[in-house]
Amino acid sequence: MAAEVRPRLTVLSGPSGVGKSTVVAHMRKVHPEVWLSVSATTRKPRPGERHGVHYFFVNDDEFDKLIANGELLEWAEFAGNRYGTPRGAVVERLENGEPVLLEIDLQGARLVRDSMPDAQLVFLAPPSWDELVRRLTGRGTESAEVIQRRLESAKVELAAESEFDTTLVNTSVEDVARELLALMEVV
Ligand SMILES: Nc1ncnc2c1ncn2[C@@H]1O[C@H](COP(=O)(O)OP(=O)(O)OP(=O)(O)O)[C@@H](O)[C@H]1O
Ligand SMILES: Nc1nc2c(ncn2[C@@H]2O[C@H](COP(=O)(O)O)[C@@H](O)[C@H]2O)c(=O)[nH]1
Repeated sequence: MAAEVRPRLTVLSGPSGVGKSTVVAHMRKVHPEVWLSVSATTRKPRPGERHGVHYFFVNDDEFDKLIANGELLEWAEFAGNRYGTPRGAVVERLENGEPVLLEIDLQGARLVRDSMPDAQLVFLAPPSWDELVRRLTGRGTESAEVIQRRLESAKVELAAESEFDTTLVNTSVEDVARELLALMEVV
């Protein structure tokens, strides 16, 4: 009898500014069928970010309720804001046999690994520390203070690379997107 083929949950993590969103956006331009979980966050929207598309932007009380009602698969505090993965949509997609992608921080990745050991954890690394600083600063979305906080977290995240199943180095967005699609068995 053939073994049951179950699509996997894939977690993409890596330091702030390494290019996770850029890679995922490119991947979904080429393969719109790839489903990305939309997280809830207490962070304020950046220009151009839309509720329900980039994030579900909620206030602290609403985030507390999501936690209390068990609606988050995982959640973490990152650089002064809270972020969490809505459980229902992820479970529904996996039950429908669709591959699922989460773009979350290291703390969230660790929680998913503990609760869903079948998940594959992919670490996106920068070509160098200087390039990471350039990308995060060059994006122009955060204040100098927030950039500093995110770079402090980046040191911790980079030191945890060995906890992941696979590392992809983001030198070329197109190459990494292709490699991620292959890992997700979409192509
Ligand atoms: N391969 C690359 N080469 C050069 N620049 C890149 C590359 N990938 C992403 N960038 C740029 O780096 C900046 C940060 O990218 P992005 O916002 O996708 O990072 P992120 O990992 O999603 O960050 P965060 O975790 O803070 O949301 C953007 O300005 C993006 O255009
Ligand atoms: N643990 C979780 N981390 C998440 C989630 N959604 C996003 N993130 C991560 O937060 C940081 C900052 O994101 P930003 O949009 O403010 O730059 C980044 O590492 C994201 O991957 C989540 O649901 N859970």
